[in-house]
Amino acid sequence: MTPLALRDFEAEARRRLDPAIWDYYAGGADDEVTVRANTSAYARIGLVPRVLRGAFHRQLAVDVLGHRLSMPILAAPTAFHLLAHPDGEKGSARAVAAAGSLSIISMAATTAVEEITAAGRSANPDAAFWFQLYLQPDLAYSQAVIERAEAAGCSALVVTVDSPVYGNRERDRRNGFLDLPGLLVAENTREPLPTGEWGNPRSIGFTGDLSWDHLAWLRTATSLPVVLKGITHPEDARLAVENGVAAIVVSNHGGRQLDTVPATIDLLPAIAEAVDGRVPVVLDGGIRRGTDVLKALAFGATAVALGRPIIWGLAAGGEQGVGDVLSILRTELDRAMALCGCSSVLEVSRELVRPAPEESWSRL
Ligand SMILES: Cc1cc2nc3c(=O)[nH]c(=O)nc-3n(C[C@H](O)[C@H](O)[C@H](O)COP(=O)(O)O)c2cc1C
Ligand SMILES: CCCCC(=O)C(=O)O
Repeated sequence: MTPLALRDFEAEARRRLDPAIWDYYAGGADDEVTVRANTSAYARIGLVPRVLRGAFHRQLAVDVLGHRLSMPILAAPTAFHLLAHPDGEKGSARAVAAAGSLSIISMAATTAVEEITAAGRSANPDAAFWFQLYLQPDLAYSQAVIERAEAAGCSALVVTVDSPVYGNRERDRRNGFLDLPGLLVAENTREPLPTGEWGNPRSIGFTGDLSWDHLAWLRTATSLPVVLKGITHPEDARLAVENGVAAIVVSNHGGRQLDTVPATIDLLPAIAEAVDGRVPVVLDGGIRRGTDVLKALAFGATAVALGRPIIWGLAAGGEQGVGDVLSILRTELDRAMALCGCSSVLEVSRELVRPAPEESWSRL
């Protein structure tokens, strides 16, 4: 059966993957309340279209930190693509680059960052990449990883701030997922050797005392723009802007870190208000339809990022599958814009969405 929607790729991925690997990709923290909330929240936000606006040609392109993207949809960082398909990170990077979009490369990628950026650029010489960092307690080592990402051509550093410790993933604990031998080679956490080569991989650590002071340290460690991923509180969004970050990613880590964090789409309006257009706001979590993208833009996101759907495409059909996922979502967004009377993503505004999440909360 030809997949028509992102959920068709999900079903195919589930059929193809080893159940423990499937559980790792699909699962979240504790009772997975946030995993479910991220997607179900979109169903209770209604779209109220404008008509007779002659939106015959639609412009989907957006600018994010100096990169012109063909659409407001990017690839969120996700770990271990080689567990999904032999095309791995190179396949997903090629597909995202060919679609004119941007990949955020996970620090826990199973392919070396240099190979990922080269693969993406072979599909599109203008392709852009950002590198996601879990700041390591050993700052000298963090610095080496950052310099490696810079040398590989990554143009921003995306620091994940929602993970001072690892979330409680009970599916993985039951499956013994993290104990599977030889499974988790994170190629970008190898030891720097005096020869300039990379030695044995270190296991990824988390910085339990992660604080704004580390952000100050990062400024000394890199000249790249710093993006904070995992902002959910409007006050943190305000602090992020005051501390000079280049962009923020509103994210609850796909429900994999702290359970019962509200859906990101419900958190977005207050954050967009706090940021007030000063830096780009990317939202991830639960984007499965073009109408979801449109709602995020309407509530103030500059762009959205996809986590699991990229993995579903990869597992179901390798590079081609990721390309199909992106193309389906693009077509859906374009159709939703036409039906809402929007000629450009810049015309997608709050007048199109009812009720606002706060209103729906007050009725619960
Ligand atoms: C399998 C998997 C691995 C992930 N790995 C990372 C990672 O290495 N670094 C990171 O910052 N976020 C990681 N995330 C979180 C995603 O970047 C993103 O926030 C989340 O998946 C978005 O939700 P969605 O899956 O509903 O699209 C991961 C998510 C999944 C599902
Ligand atoms: C140490 C790898 C962490 C990957 C990750 O962020 C996730 O599974 O959510």
